[in-house]
Amino acid sequence: MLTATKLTKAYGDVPAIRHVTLHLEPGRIMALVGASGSGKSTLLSLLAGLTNADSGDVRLNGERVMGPAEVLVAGHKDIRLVHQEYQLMPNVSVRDNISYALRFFEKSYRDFRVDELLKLCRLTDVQSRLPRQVSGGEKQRTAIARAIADRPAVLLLDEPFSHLDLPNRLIVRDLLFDMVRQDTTGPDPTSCLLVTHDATDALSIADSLGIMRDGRLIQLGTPVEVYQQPATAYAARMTGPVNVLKAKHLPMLDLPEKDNPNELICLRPEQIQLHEGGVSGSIRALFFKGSHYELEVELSRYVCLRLLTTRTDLHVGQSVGIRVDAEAVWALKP
Ligand SMILES: Nc1ncnc2c1ncn2[C@@H]1O[C@H](COP(=O)(O)OP(=O)(O)OP(=O)(O)O)[C@@H](O)[C@H]1O
Repeated sequence: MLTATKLTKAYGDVPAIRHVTLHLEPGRIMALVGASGSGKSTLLSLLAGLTNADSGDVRLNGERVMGPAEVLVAGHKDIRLVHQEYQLMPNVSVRDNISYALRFFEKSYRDFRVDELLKLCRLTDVQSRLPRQVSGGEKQRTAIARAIADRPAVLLLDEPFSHLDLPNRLIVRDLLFDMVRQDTTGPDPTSCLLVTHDATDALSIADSLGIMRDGRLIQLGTPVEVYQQPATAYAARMTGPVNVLKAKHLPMLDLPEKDNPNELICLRPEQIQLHEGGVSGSIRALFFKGSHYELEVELSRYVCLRLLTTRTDLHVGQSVGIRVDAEAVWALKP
């Protein structure tokens, strides 16, 4: 198990990580989501033993992961970090990039394992090409294959989905899922921690989801918990489209008032239904999303709600009725 306890790191007087504590179980995927500058990359670097913490510590199975100031070669042999830039060797093939990670193993095992990884990462057809001759998604998968080649205890991924188009994002997402799930039967299944600024791809594969803000881990739970019960408006926005409104506007939606009229309320778009006879509003905007439309419905000068529908007969300016279940209302912390 990888454990971080009260990790803190500042660059000069810029605090990057503040008292972060987390536990990553073997064979589990954790995703950390946060805005740019929230400390995600710094945290990964601390967890990998590539940056010195100011205080707190990182442990792998109880043993302290030392920072670069304490060891000759920075990093830990059982923890791998895949950067956004992939850092592949430019003059050797995809296959040899992966094989290099297994150079201390016997040739027969090395060849067997490389073939297995090429298959898992869907790289068999491009194995003889140089990194510059493959796509971004293939480079990314080569970097992941290389990182997991000798079954490290922990795989850390910095923004694994950015720079990739949708098909490649799905391939990488499924690959991570398969990789972690496939190895759970072994003695030491790899665990995976990924950081991203967009939770969309992570929500479906992560066992736990953390929200980073200004160097703090402000919420940690299952993806469902964090999505449905976000701690703050920031956490709500980081995990998907959301309506955030003040409690004083609830009666406008035919919902009971709250004691504190300034309390912030979170309503996910899918929790609002179009309903004839519901509260009336006017469609301000209509966005086609493929499987559905996203609507902005204006109820007053101050309240405009986003909601989803599969109806195809709507247009901007049209009057519609909406309905919200009282159970859907979730109060946010200030
Ligand atoms: N080498 C550095 N020197 C000084 N400040 C730094 C350094 N690296 C990061 N920072 C600062 O530390 C904070 C956290 O940065 P970090 O790169 O960890 O965030 P991030 O969430 O990974 O951002 P992004 O998503 O943009 O990569 C930011 O305020 C950043 O400006």
